[in-house]
Amino acid sequence: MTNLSNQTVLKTENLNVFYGFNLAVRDVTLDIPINKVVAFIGPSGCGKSTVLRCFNRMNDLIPSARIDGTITYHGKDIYTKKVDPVDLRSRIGMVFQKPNPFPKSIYENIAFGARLNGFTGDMNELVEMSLKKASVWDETKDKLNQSGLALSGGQQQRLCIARTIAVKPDVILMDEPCAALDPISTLKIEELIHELKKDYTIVIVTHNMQQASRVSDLTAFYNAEATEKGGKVGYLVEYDDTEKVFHNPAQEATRDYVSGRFG
Ligand SMILES: Nc1ncnc2c1ncn2[C@@H]1O[C@H](COP(=O)(O)OP(=O)(O)OP(=O)(O)O)[C@@H](O)[C@H]1O
Repeated sequence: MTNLSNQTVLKTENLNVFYGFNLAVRDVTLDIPINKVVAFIGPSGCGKSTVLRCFNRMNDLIPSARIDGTITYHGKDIYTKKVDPVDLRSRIGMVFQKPNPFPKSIYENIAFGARLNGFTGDMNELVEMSLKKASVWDETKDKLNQSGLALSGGQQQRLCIARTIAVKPDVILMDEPCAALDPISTLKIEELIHELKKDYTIVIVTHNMQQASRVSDLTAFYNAEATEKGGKVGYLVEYDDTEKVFHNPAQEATRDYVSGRFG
């Protein structure tokens, strides 16, 4: 895999994630290289979101969730006691399926988190820069005092991306960011992802195969298999350059999935 010679931002080694006594996803080992877009694809329930949420310890908010194995961020273990998850989440931001702006003005959607993070610079400048980087400045610059909730779904999602950018992360995790959007808004987010990878490393979970092939440099295909207890456990089948995963995959299961034969 050519890209993996680049600097690694996030790395999982033998990652297992449990919810209570159930192993949800097993033995995931992968590297996320800097300034690349990595897509997680696979059928429902194979653990894509679960692995994604481990990268910024969002799973800590689920009381039954537990991991073993290791995850490092720039070479440092993120699951030690020394790491403050709130601080980690400002470095590794997250955008969710459903746009979730704060019920505040567009301006405050950006300023609020920045202030909480101790930002003391020029707030107007930060708001403008963040909205510009998220390609939503032109649509919002004349109504910064209006509610973020009054924007369209696609604009709200770009506002959420702006809010994430404002606290200066270097990784953006996206969990099906276009699932609730129409095709035109989806395209805008995809164009934005292309822009953003100049400055950020992006990991995106998507059910949309075309989207994965359009936006990502690398693709990780996960699948799930039945356990003896009657449950399901997810695992990583194949991780490689997107071009290879879609056109010349190493595994039969990957070929079947990307060609739409199952899932
Ligand atoms: N909060 C939770 N509590 C208990 N089990 C959970 C929780 N979240 C996910 N799981 C289980 O973990 C497994 C993986 O789920 P996850 O949502 O990560 O899969 P996914 O591949 O992202 O699925 P989808 O594509 O449907 O979003 C599933 O069996 C799911 O039921």
